[in-house]
Amino acid sequence: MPTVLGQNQYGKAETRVVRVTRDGPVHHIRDLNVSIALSGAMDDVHLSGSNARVLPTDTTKNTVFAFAKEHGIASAEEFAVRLARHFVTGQEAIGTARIRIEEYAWDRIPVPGPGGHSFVRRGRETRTAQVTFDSGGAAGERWQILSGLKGLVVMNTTDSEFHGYVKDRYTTLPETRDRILATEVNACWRHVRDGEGGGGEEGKAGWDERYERTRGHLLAAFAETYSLSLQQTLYAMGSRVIEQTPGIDEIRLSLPNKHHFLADLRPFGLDNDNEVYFAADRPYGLIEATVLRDGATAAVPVDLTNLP
Ligand SMILES: O=c1[nH]c(=O)c2[nH]c(=O)[nH]c2[nH]1
Repeated sequence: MPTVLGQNQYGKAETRVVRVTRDGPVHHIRDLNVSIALSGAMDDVHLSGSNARVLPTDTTKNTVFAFAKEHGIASAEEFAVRLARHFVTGQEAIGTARIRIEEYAWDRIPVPGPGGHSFVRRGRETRTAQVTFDSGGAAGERWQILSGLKGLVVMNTTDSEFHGYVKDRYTTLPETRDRILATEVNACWRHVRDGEGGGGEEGKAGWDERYERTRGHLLAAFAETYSLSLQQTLYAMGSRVIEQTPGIDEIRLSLPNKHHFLADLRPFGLDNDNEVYFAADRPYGLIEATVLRDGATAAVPVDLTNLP
């Protein structure tokens, strides 16, 4: 025989599972990316095509969701140990299981009152700035100062509904009264008065402080808005920045809807009371709009992806 089979392994890579644990109004989340690699007596499937010893990779994915429901996710290590033991002890053909997990860290967004269902992903955002100075000739100098951020990932584990939308013959989306709302905030705001800022305290604040305040308004509005759509949340975020900041006349927001689908655990005899979600990365809804102070003229570019 001219060839022999060398090392081989198989399994489902990058199962994105989000587990929500509800402690009254205070929610806890674990957000994992789980990759499973199984190996053992798998010569037949490679050499003859017999699947008699192959536990489908789809099953390994289902196991991740079912275990998240049944056992919770106390830690990535504990979850991985449980999965590894399950595959190796449960399947005669499997001698080795390698479970790799990436865990994404989330911090709470502080809100007034006892609530606790709003989170921001740690360490992902980038602050941006773009300054344009035009000598203007006879018309005089013109400045445009834009500030912004991209990659600020946020999540509400409740207080989000989506229903009452148009349904045509291709609509299959079920209406929901309680869903996860997650997005990556990409925003660009324009400072008034040649970049000097508005009057009052806001005008005296340095750029760093203004940035922190604006970021804070975006987070607070996301966390505190009971959402009937991401569009409504977007407008609440933009309005809050404009209303709270005399020095900003315009803000554009580009918000990908980071869909979290409830894992269907019914085939395994498990219910899923908004606890276990599949975090899909694409396709995603993309909700974009500019919010302006009444009377202001729009000047922030529509396509934020071309900003720095
Ligand atoms: O907040 C949302 N807005 C939409 O326009 C939309 N469309 C969709 O399928 N899901 C959602 N969610």
